[in-house]
Amino acid sequence: YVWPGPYDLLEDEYTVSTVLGDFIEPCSAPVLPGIRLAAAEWLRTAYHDMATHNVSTGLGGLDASIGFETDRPQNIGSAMNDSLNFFVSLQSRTSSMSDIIALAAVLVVKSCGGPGIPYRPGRIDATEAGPATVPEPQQDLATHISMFASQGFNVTEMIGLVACGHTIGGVHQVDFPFTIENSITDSNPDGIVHFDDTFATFDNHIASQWISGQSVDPIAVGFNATTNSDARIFAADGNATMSGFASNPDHFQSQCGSLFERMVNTVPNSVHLADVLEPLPVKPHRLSLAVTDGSLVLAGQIRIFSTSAEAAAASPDDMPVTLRWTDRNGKTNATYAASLTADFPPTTSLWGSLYFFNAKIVLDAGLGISSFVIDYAFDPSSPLIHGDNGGGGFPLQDIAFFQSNQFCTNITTGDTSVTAMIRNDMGPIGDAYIEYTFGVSQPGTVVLRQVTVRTALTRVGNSSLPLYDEYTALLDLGGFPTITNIVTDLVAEIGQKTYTDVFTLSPGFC
Ligand code: HEM
Repeated sequence: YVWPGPYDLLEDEYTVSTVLGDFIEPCSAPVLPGIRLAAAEWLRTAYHDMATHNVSTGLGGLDASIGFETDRPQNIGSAMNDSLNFFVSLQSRTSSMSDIIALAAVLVVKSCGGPGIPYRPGRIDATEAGPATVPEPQQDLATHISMFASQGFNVTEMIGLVACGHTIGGVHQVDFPFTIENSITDSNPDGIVHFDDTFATFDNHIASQWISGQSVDPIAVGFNATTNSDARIFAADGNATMSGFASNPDHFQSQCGSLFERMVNTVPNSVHLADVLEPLPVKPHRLSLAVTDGSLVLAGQIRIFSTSAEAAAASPDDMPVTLRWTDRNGKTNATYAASLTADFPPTTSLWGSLYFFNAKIVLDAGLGISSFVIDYAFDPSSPLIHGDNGGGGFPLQDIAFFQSNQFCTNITTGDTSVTAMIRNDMGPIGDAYIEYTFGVSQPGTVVLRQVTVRTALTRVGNSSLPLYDEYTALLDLGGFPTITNIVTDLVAEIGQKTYTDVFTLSPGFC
């Protein structure tokens, strides 16, 4: 896709993982010191959410209904709400909780050393609980076979899903006292017993230890035979699937990749997922126009991503990166260019090499800007790569735009306001308003519900730049703290034309 796109926020989190990355990179990162692996909790949450799917009715699936189901014994423990509470800050009009649950699973598997799973956004959050169809360890094999069949997985696939899921994390005594005993200590307050000897690595040890008779999986070889569901499941086809996994690590990885891809894409039939999201090679990052001290300024960052060996070896300080813009009349000029400087420290991506470059360009307000391209190379002696956003350049519109550094909550009054700049020489201004979407809490789940409100923009007066007038609007967030992303559309009708600008941001303080 090209920028801007409806899934920009998810693409950012997929590529840069600013919010989720810290908790799952490395895979062994605990939620709290000594307690629970975030990676394992998030992967388990994805399966439990998906497990409400029914292939006959087409209802349920990965739809964040799990938020309404956390009081059920089958979802025992804090993992589900712990996970959702992490994910809430990423929710927005364009990033549903269910898309975030799926994204988290994809990032976890990759971060733990597993396969790259193609990620498709577009999930829609449920408004109520689904059926109680998550398997529990004390149930018998016939029950599990029929539960997985309802979810769309045959016996071989059931064995695969369980083995692939149980290659990280383990079972906690605090939640499963009938399965685990004598494991709670000062350094292990939840009494976790791991599924295999590499509990924070996505590898085939869950299978090789099982086949070689050295399994430590507490729901395969635990003292309570009733809750040894992994043993019943692993042996359900005479150990054929587990033997295949044990003898061939690559086969394990590829099977887990395709099974988990199906797992995260198991959604209600009414939901149609978008195309696979992949990191954009060049993307603006919090780049926006502003009227600052009497000038029109383009400021923010440009992100450059690549999977090439040359990119991996690059030193960002030596990379030539030039932003070339086109003015409002569609004209280019050799002087419409600025070199960008590398941002420090470098950022990482699970998928390849990633570098950020800072832009702060004072534009001629009379000539303005309508788009730009980025010419760059990973090595100063290599030919330049032309980053033109699929051919058309990166579009910008300088007639009516948000002043993003003035989107903030007043510390004293608690009021959140937005400031916009609108050209005053383009004809009479008709309607000028913002439409903003934000999350509000709802009963029965920690998942937020998105609400959209429209508010007129009010002219404050002339800005520090005579060509632009300053407008403002007060947001009504219903007293909700501004922890979440707010997607705001600005619409201004000027001289028979409609100009729009959109940004997604959680407001700062002012
Ligand atoms: C018959 C099916 C299944 C049963 C009975 C089952 C049972 C369990 C149990 C009892 C735990 C311990 C939870 C805790 O103490 O916090 C657990 C953990 C886990 N399960 Fe499953 N599970 C099943 C299938 C799956 C599948 C298909 C996945 C795939 C993603 C999965 C992923 C996980 C993960 C990652 C953990 C570790 C959680 C942690 O360490 O916090 N499980 N499972």
